[in-house]
Amino acid sequence: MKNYQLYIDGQWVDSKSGETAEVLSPATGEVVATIQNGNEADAQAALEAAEKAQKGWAKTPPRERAELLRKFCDEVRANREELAVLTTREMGKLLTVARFEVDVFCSFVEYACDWARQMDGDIVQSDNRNEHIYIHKIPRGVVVGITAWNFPVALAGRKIGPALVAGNAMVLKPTSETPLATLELANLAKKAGLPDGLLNIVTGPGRTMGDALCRSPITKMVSMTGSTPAGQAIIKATADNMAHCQLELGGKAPFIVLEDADLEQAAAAALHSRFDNCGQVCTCNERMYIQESVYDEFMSIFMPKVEAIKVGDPMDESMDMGPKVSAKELEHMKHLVEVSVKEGATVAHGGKEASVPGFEGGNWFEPTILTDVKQDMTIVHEEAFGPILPVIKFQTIEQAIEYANDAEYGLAAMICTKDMKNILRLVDELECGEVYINRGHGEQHQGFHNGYKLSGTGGEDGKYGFEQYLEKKTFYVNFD
Ligand SMILES: NC(=O)C1=CN([C@@H]2O[C@H](COP(=O)(O)OP(=O)(O)OC[C@H]3O[C@@H](n4cnc5c(N)ncnc54)[C@H](OP(=O)(O)O)[C@@H]3O)[C@@H](O)[C@H]2O)C=CC1
Ligand SMILES: O=C(O)[C@@H](O)[C@@H]1OC[C@H](O)[C@H]1O
Repeated sequence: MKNYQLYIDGQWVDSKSGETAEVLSPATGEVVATIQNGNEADAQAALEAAEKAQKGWAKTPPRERAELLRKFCDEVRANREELAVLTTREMGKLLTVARFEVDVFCSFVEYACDWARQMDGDIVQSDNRNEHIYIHKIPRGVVVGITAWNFPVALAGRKIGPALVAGNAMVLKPTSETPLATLELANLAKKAGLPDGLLNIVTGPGRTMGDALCRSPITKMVSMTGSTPAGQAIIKATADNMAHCQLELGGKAPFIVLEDADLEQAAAAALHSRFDNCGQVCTCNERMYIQESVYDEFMSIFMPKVEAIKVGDPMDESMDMGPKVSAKELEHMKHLVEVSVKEGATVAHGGKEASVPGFEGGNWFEPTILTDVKQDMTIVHEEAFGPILPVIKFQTIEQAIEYANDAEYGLAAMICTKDMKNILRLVDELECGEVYINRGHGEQHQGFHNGYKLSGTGGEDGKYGFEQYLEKKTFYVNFD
């Protein structure tokens, strides 16, 4: 079993805390590896290494920066299977999905590399004679990246890519739940020739190590993916140093099926949008609204698909769904079903721990459909982030909009209808940053992954996400 250290300034070093933590397999409950719980002193060492490395990196032509990051991706691809297996072992996602996740890491980084020669500034007309105004785009300096456990490798690439292409240095803190594959990236970055100190990967609890990274005056930006409470704590922590915050947080995406929809397509999209990655995707179908006139027909198509989902060993490529990431998350599933039934919901399918022979120590939960659900129930408002789907009937499009917007989150929504007027009206009136029409969830890197309300601030990906890793400097040149 491997005992990971912290990766600071191009070296593996022991935490100054001397404390360690275990990373457990979601499928078996066994210890996969140990990590070190870095503390404030470790955070400072990592930030100072990044600050030092960033000075030379900022002077490196962007094209050269991109070339090094593409070499990093080559090393990652060369280790795709090892990284995927480790991701499955620590997170429990299907091996097929973990392989895809490693590819997504490279896609995020290579998309950022395409921006290397496009960080254009402006020359603006002055109101003064013989004067020009220049707006120059420059790196921010040291960026702290903090990632969640559901797509640890992909989320790392989503932040490393733009941060480093833009000329910043990074201290990356993966979640304590699933840090291992992310830590392995350090060796591959070194092999690719990334300068020491440019990318530092440290582990430790968010409330201590994460908080110290956010509070430091060295930190000029924090890019975090995770829960809303943690995001709110980060905003408070950065208030003293006014670091720029880019936060991708919780969600409660509605999936709305209007009566004119292609019900076969809608059912397929609704299924994968809920149960992908054991329901642990921020844009998942968290609540499904079906127009009453087609409810029975839709459910007759949808339910057999749910009943056919095979839950089991994520290394077995014939399985459809693996375990929840942790025992804590499994208890959250049980709690949500218990509360829902108490509030009057019916368990139409699943609703309890799944039995997987030979994997008794795992965090298994059945794909669960709740019916007889009312809009004011807990399950309609609290993020499940797991394989539980409440289904609600609605009568009119006005009611669907009212229900969909009745949420403290505003990350994503999914709509199934052929009517263009309905599409444009729903897109116009839904209070969320991302809408998928006649397909399931799944953002693309050139888009803009952007949460409204308690789903975050700043947004990631695409032109607008990349821009956030750049600072602007305006200067007036008078030659009168
Ligand atoms: N909008 C999006 O794109 C996504 C949102 N999410 C959301 O993330 C949640 C699940 O992920 P989960 O990892 O449990 O989220 P958490 O918020 O628990 O943790 C996310 C990261 O933040 C760190 N952290 C926690 N508290 C602090 C703090 N006070 N200061 C600094 N860092 C902190 C955690 O460290 P540690 O774990 O070590 O304590 C972890 O690395 C769900 O709500 C889901 O919706 C998930 C993926 C994508
Ligand atoms: O963070 C999430 O849950 C999603 O944004 C997910 O992360 C990486 C994948 O590309 C996205 O589907």
